[in-house]
Amino acid sequence: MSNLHYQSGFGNEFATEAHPGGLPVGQNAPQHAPLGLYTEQLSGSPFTAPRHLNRRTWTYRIRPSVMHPPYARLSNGLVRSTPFNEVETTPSQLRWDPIPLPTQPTDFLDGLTTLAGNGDLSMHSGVAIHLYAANKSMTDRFFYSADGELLFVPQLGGLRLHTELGILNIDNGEIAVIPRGIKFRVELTGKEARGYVLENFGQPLRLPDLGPIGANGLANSRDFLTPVAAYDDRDGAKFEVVAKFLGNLWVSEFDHSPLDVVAWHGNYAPYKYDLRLFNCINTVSFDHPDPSIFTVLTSPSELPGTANVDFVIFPPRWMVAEHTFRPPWFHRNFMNEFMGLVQGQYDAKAEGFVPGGASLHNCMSGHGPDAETFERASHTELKPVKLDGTLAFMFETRFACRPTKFAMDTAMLQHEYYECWQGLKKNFENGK
Ligand SMILES: O=C(O)Cc1cc(O)ccc1O
Ligand SMILES: [Fe+2]
Repeated sequence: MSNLHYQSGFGNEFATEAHPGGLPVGQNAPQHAPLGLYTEQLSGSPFTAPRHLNRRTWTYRIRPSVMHPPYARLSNGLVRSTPFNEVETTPSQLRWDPIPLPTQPTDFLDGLTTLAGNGDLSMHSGVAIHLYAANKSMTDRFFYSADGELLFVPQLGGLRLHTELGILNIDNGEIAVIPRGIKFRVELTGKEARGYVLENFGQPLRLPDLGPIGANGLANSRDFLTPVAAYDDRDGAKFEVVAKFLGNLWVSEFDHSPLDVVAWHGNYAPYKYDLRLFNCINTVSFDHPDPSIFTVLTSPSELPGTANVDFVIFPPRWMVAEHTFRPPWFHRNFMNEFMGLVQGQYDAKAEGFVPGGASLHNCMSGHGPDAETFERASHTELKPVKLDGTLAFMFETRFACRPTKFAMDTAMLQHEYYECWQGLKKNFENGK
């Protein structure tokens, strides 16, 4: 469901006006901005960032963003932030059932619950991983995070994200990213909504380099969609703006809607992407490649190849490898793996990892196919097989992911998770 208009391309220099003549011509800050609007620059990078990393957008808006009373502290609810030291982090493999849908009226922000995170947001490193479960739209309530950009992965129900720079619609199988600082409200397109949100404190997510793959493949730039300008000229009522700043929630009551940008141009803007358009590249000979082949977006760190976070998907695809154990192998990793499931079944787990659920395998903790999957995949006939109707994803992070107290105390935590590997048989034949 979407009658919205978008501009295409990843990180392009976009220009859009909801009213003809809303953008000045030939300069950014004329003495009088067009249509009686205010000029405001929104910088997503230092002014001095090199050109290919420089992000900024010029907005032409009904009122400048500064017009509001001071912020006051708001309860953080179940939102948590760095340093994520409420409880000690176990090296054990963890898995959770889906978060229950609310029974009381709950909007996106009320239902935002942090499961894990890492790094130091004040140092622009690490992530927070949140879940949301909502049954109510935000109407006169808005949110922004000054701490990081937000990657939405809906699992149930669609979202209409009304942002300062326009409106995006996302359904299951799609994702959206709202850059640091951009205000928005979340409308549900159905009765209920549930999903995952990655808050990235590090460098903005970008497309990975393709190396020998060439100029095309994986997520193609043209498939990323950015909204056209759309504004909300409402005032005279109370508009609650919630800010996440240095890990805490703050609230200010505006007397007008903050989504009042009539025209904008620039390359700092929200975007969406349909994961069905991901061009999977995988083996057509043998063995199971590393899952980095499925990277949609990456937030690099200062160390080459060591992402602050990679967003990786496991989409529908053909499995054709010969003389190969096809599911993920047993492994222990340097990087830390938080996984979620949008739909279907994940090829390493026969049961227990369900849509809306989550798992966490931290640095050097062994994991891999459960006993049932190992048994089946070791004996299955290796004809071409289409893995279909499935979509799992991974937030792979540089630093160990530290679960929140909520994550460790909740009834969603599967205390029996470890059992799925205990049935693996000793098959060793020592030649005797
Ligand atoms: O643990 C997982 O399920 C994620 C994963 C998938 C894969 O195909 C290879 C390695 C890996 O960590
Ligand atoms: Fe793994």
